[in-house]
Amino acid sequence: MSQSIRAAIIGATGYGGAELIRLLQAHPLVQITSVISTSNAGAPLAEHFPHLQEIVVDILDVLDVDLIAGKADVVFLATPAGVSAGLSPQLIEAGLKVIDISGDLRLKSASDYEKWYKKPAASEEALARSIYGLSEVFGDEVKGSDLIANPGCYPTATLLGLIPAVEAGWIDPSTIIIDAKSGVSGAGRGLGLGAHYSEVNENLSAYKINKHQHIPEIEQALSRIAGKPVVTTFTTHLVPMTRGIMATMYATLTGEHTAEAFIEKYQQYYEGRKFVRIRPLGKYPSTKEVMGSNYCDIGFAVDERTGRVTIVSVIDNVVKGAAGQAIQNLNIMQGWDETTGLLFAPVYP
Ligand SMILES: NC(=O)C1=CN([C@@H]2O[C@H](COP(=O)(O)OP(=O)(O)OC[C@H]3O[C@@H](n4cnc5c(N)ncnc54)[C@H](OP(=O)(O)O)[C@@H]3O)[C@@H](O)[C@H]2O)C=CC1
Ligand SMILES: CC(=O)N[C@@H](CCC(=O)OP(=O)(O)O)C(=O)O
Repeated sequence: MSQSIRAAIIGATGYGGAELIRLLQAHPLVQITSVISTSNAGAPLAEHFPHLQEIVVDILDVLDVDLIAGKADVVFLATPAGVSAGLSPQLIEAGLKVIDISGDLRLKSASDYEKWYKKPAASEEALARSIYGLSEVFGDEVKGSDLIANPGCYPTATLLGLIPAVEAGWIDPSTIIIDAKSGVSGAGRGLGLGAHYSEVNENLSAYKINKHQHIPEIEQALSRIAGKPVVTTFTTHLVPMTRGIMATMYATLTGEHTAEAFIEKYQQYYEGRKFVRIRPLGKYPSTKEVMGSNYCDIGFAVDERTGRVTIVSVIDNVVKGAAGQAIQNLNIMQGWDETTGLLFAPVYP
């Protein structure tokens, strides 16, 4: 049996933190030893999350690096942008492994981060050290790392749907258009007018057009795979549902590739990777079919009239888009089977 490890979670009273606690408490090789809150240290966990009341570690610790280092081997950061940039280097210095689900360490260019996030970037050293943890694509790099930048929710759905086609040269990367939609939990637990029930209910709205902070993240990964700079059109929409992301992507084909050929190509690319499921011909995934799970489901259509492919990719933003993929990365870092503690079916209906 592989040796178990101790985990700390920072940002405990947010959605990502709560989901990490829910999933980690069922992980056979992880013991949650510290649950940290900046706003509610000392309070019982169940006070904030009655659904987690059975979890043994129920005291919310203060954010103190030495205290965390004395109790844990790995730290998950589920904090807003701007926190990990300063905190991760201190945690690494204290000998901890770090998995950051915020956007602070994903962009290799500090100036890109400052442009898109409008906050000071992490140190060049931290940015150089961090590994972009898109598990199915960059898992080999995750394995030897102690500092993981967990991908964003939209980039996870988008990149898993596009990378095999870009790598194969089957689509022209300069023609990619990404139409993405998210449930409201993607905006976090903090209150804001945009997440207000009467603003969201029975409504569908586009937001951050050409300004979304996930644009440079998607382009960075696609450029790496394509071996040349790639720019994309990426538009996000808010949908009146709690969980789920759908990325519908369009690109011009470089040859006569059928939908059947795409299905076969993607099945080969993701062979042995349990969390990516390819739909059969003529079938397209919906967000409910992955809800509460670590799966990313992908379907394809090719239009011979336009010479374009449509790729539909869905995930649960809080699981595969955040806490689930973070745990998948921990499994890979530790040399465990990547599915450990994560093989649960989606919730349906
Ligand atoms: N929601 C989603 O679907 C996804 C979110 N992300 C990213 O993950 C991170 C967490 O997201 P999410 O859980 O939704 O956000 P939330 O707003 O729900 O939670 C963030 C938590 O961080 C803690 N926090 C706030 N300020 C600070 C601070 N200055 N220092 C330390 N901790 C602080 C708070 O918890 P406390 O008061 O207990 O300390 C807060 O509840 C964000 O960076 C987000 O962009 C990434 C992928 C998907
Ligand atoms: C619905 C909604 O508002 N979603 C958020 C996702 C934020 C997020 O996850 O941000 P980072 O990945 O940069 O940390 C958004 O579109 O900004």
